Amino acid sequence: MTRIKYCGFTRIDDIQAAAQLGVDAVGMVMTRKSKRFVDIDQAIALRDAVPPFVSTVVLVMDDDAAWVDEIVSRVRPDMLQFHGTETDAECAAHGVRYLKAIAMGEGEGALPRLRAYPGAAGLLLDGHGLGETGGSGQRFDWARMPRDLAQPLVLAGGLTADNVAEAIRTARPWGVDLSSGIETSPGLKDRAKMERFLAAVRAVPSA
Ligand SMILES: O=C(O)c1ccccc1N[C@@H]1O[C@H](COP(=O)(O)O)[C@@H](O)[C@H]1O
Repeated sequence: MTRIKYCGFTRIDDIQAAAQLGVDAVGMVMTRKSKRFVDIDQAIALRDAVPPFVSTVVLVMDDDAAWVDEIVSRVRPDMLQFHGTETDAECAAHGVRYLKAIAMGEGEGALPRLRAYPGAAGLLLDGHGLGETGGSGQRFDWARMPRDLAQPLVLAGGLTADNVAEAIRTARPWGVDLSSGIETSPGLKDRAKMERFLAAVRAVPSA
C-alpha cells in the first residue's frame, strides 16, 4: 500500500475532506517563502481539525531555528519536513521526527545528499532544484529513485491523478506527497481532485 500525504492546506474544510477521504498525513507550509504559508494561529486551527490516526506535518525551508522551535511548541506537529539546506544535526535539533526533502532537480549533485541524513525518518525526493521552493508541480525522472537506501522514500513533485500510477510503478516509493496536483490555486484544494488522486493510488497493486 502506498502511503499518501496531501500538503499545503490553508482551509479547515479542505483538511477535513482529505482526512475523511483517507489520507495518511496532511501538511501545512510554515515557511514565509511559500504562497501557501499559514501562521501559528491558522496552523493550530488546522491541526485541531485533524482526526485521530492522521499525521500532521509542518514544512519549513531554511527558517530560523527559533521559528521552528515556536512551531514545535505551539502547533505540535507529528513530524517536520525540511526543504532547504539544513544539515542532519539542524533538522534533529528540534526534538521532533522529520522528513528531509532532497532536491532531485539538481541531477547527479543530489546523490551525496541522499546519504547525508541518517537521522531522518524518511527522505522526500522532490523535483525542484537546490535552493528553489517546491510546490510548483516540477517532476523529475522517476527511474532515478534509488533502490539501495534503508530509509523509507517519499516521491514528490508534479504528481497528479493522471500520472501517479506510472510514477508508483516506476519509482516504487513508500509514499507519495503532493500539493499543486490537488488544487485550483495555491493553498486551495479541490475535493474532486483529491478523490481522483486517492482512487488512482489505491488502484495500483502493491509490489
Ligand atoms: O508548497 C509549497 O509552497 C512549498 C514551498 C517550499 C518548499 C516545498 C513546497 N511544497 C512541497 O513540494 C512538494 C511537491 O509539490 P507539488 O506536488 O509539485 O506541487 C510537496 O512536498 C509540497 O509539499
